[in-house]
Amino acid sequence: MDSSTTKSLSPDSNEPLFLGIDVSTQSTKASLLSSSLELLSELAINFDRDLPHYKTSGGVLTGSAGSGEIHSPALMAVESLDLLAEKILAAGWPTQRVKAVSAAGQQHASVYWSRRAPEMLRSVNGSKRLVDQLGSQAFSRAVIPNWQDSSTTAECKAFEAHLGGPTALAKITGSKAYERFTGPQIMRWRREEPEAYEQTERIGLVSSMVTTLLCAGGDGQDGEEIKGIDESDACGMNLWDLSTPKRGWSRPLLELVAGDDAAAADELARKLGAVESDGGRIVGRIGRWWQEKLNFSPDCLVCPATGDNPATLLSLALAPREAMVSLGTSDTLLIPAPSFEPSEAFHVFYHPARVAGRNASESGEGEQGEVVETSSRYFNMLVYKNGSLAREAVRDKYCASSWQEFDRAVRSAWPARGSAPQHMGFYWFKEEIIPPNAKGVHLYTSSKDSQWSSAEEFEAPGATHPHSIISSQLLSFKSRVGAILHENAGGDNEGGLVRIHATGGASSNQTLLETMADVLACPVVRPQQQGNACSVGAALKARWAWERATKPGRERVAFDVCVEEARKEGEAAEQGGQKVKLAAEPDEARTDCWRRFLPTWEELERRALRGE
Ligand SMILES: Nc1ncnc2c1ncn2[C@@H]1O[C@H](COP(=O)(O)OP(=O)(O)O)[C@@H](O)[C@H]1O
Ligand SMILES: O=C(CO)[C@@H](O)[C@H](O)COP(=O)(O)O
Repeated sequence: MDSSTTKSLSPDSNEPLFLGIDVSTQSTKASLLSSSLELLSELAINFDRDLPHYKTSGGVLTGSAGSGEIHSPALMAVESLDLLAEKILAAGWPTQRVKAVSAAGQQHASVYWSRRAPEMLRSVNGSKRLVDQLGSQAFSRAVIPNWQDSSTTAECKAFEAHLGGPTALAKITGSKAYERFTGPQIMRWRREEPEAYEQTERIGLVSSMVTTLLCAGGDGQDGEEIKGIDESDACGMNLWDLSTPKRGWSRPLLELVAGDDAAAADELARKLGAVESDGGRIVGRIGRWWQEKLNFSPDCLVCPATGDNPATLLSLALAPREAMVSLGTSDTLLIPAPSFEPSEAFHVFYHPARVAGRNASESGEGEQGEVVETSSRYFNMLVYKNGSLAREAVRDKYCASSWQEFDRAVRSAWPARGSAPQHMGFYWFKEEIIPPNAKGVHLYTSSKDSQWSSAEEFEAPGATHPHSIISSQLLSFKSRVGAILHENAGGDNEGGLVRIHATGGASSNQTLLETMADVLACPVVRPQQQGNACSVGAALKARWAWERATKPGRERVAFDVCVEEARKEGEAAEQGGQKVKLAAEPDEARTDCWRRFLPTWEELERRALRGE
């Protein structure tokens, strides 16, 4: 740590600080920012390594063979905050200077609070760990279904049939039915465990669970111990109707999930609670647990947590035709979108930092009307399940668990000018999201006359699989991104992306980023200020919420404006605003190879799906 950072972390300074927490698939992370948005320090808890008693692998547990169930223990997320608190204390973070906190959570994953939870949450104090005070009694379901779960195929069919097909469902909820989405997950669980469902006080997402835990121990606000779901994150549930300015839980879908009964649908709406449409609203103050345990000030503000991908999107301002690629456990591609253009091919979410009108009459736009917009009202997203863990599986099997060896193999297989790859594969170790329900590993080799045949194994596996997996993953992005750009560019499908911002754990891999630049035919940049984009995005949201709550005249300042001005105020912006550094530029010859190869790859993918 350099001396300026040490000074910034001094408990004697008056400079406000902002905290972002990210509870993702494999880890819980925290980022501490200065008021000019300089990243001062980060901490992380890895679930497999630091909480081994939950026996997770990659942060999850798998249900019985063939069930498609993937979940994680609810208490593991709680205990990860206990460990994080210990690390914050040990690192000496000056928590009393933290003015606002926000968080992010893996998307779609639902949390089921018991009837006793509100009372338990109200009474927690700093004398014991959160996990010991809440325990399993706080939850009516011991596990949180994970976004990698694929157990709800039947429910997804029911969702689509109920509204007239996948396109009709996407037009209402922003996505066709997905097995990991919360609505189908709740429906399955209600059918399988009706009594536990009945005993459920509230259903939240991981994000709203963290907001709730941040306020644990009484936060002096509105007596609501269990905090509401954030609207951007609600778009990942297949239940939220974002097709009209009025917005709300879709009544026909509530009825379907709750059991085709009006009273049951009302009860489900009550369990889901009110949704936070203003990402910067103050929903409470930090709770007694945090004050007593970590010396947070009772004035420290809390605004709604959002999904990990929406939070990642907040970490950088994207220009038109720029995308963000988040290489966490999942691989995701996010592109801001000015208008609602739903499609079966990707997801549409509300932007996570909009300023909402207080009521319908004020904004004239309906109950949830907005008065101040961010530069883009929505964002579109592609998500792949076989991302980092699939690359890791190939690395472990063929490259002696070494990224260096993996990278060497990739580089040595890059196509030379005028050539085409000779090996290609599809590595759907887990049932994939894109293309839907794709399964298994499918390998193909090309003969001298460019005929592609399926293969049981490559001749030199260690030299070929690493390149095959990452080029195939990136070609899938390339093949699908056109649909999004076309939709958002008002029919202009000429150029592709102009720049990609890479974030997430695997974005530290330079070889991967160089291959990305070649395949996607545009430069790839990384934030100059390295850190976990997701918890940084959450901390930026906290900074914005604080500014709106405490600075007269700034009540409705837009997120982008607030962030840009804060950066300009500080030394961090000496060279002007948000800084990125170039990680990779496309190599003309290789880019040309990939452009010519794309139709072949698309045909191979169709063959793999047919099992040919
Ligand atoms: N050098 C590297 N090359 C490729 N992947 C990497 C490298 N370092 C870390 N990763 C990947 O980053 C992943 C974790 O990313 P992270 O953003 O922390 O995930 P999450 O937020 O979902 O818990 C790991 O699964 C690992 O495979
Ligand atoms: O399912 C999705 C998004 O739709 C995943 O992206 C999860 O949100 C988990 O994210 P990471 O832990 O991989 O960042």
